[in-house]
Amino acid sequence: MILELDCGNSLIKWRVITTADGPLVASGVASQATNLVQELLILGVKKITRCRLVSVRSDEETGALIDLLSNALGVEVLRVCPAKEIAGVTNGYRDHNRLGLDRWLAIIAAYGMCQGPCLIIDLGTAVTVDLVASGGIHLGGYIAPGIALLRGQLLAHTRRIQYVPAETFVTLGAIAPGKSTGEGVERGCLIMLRSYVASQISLAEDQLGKDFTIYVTGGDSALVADLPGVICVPDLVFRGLAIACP
Ligand SMILES: Nc1ncnc2c1ncn2[C@@H]1O[C@H](COP(=O)(O)OP(=O)(O)OP(=O)(O)O)[C@@H](O)[C@H]1O
Ligand SMILES: CC(C)(CO)[C@@H](O)C(=O)NCCC(=O)O
Ligand SMILES: [K+]
Repeated sequence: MILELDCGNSLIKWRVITTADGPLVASGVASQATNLVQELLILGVKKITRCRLVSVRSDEETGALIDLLSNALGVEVLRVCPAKEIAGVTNGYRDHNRLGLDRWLAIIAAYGMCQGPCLIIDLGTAVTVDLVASGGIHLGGYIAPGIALLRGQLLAHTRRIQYVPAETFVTLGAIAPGKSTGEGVERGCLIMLRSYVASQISLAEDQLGKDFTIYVTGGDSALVADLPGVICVPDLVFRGLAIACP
């Protein structure tokens, strides 16, 4: 069995599969490496024979996680490294080492799926947008704050914006003017996020022409999944991981 890990800025997403196209055996999210290892130990680690990982965390943190995992599981941990080209896609950054590896994996997976121009939007801590033109040419992209950062900044930098997020947690479709602080902030941030994604989709036409595929992924992808033309692929980064570390 193969253990796959996507170490984002907020969470470590993991899953266990039998083969790249095989069924999902187990999956989860962990906020810390130690919790993750505990969960895996409960699961029965002897069955894990391979492990591959992508991380956007510091080299130090990633190295420590790799040591922890390889010691606990007794397997080598493959780690995605930056590349100028993989699977017919050319990295568009002036310095390809600088492009976030989660973005890179989502890009190669998306191009692998549609084999044509595509727009890739990953809604996590940050919202990243990447454009791939025909021939697999990555044109670059955009980085903006995700919805949790948007609301967090408001809470952090104002004195009287205070509410319990759980009470008013953003509900799709509920975008009537807020009648409480919580509703106002949650709905305001949701509209901001959705308008941003819609603008990126319409801007992309200038670069990619009228005919391109739109993929969304990441923890908050459900918030934009109903926008016209959008295809939601929750495991886009994992799909790319299997391509980069077969
Ligand atoms: N089970 C979950 N636990 C925590 N957050 C979740 C969960 N499911 C969805 N989310 C949402 O996902 C968002 C985080 O997304 P994601 O996990 O893609 O980010 P991340 O781990 O920070 O990765 P990245 O660094 O790539 O942004 C949070 O804003 C939260 O609203
Ligand atoms: C933008 C994030 C935080 C999204 O997870 C990640 O891809 C990252 O740390 N990227 C490095 C900066 C860049 O992609 O230009
Ligand atoms: K991500």
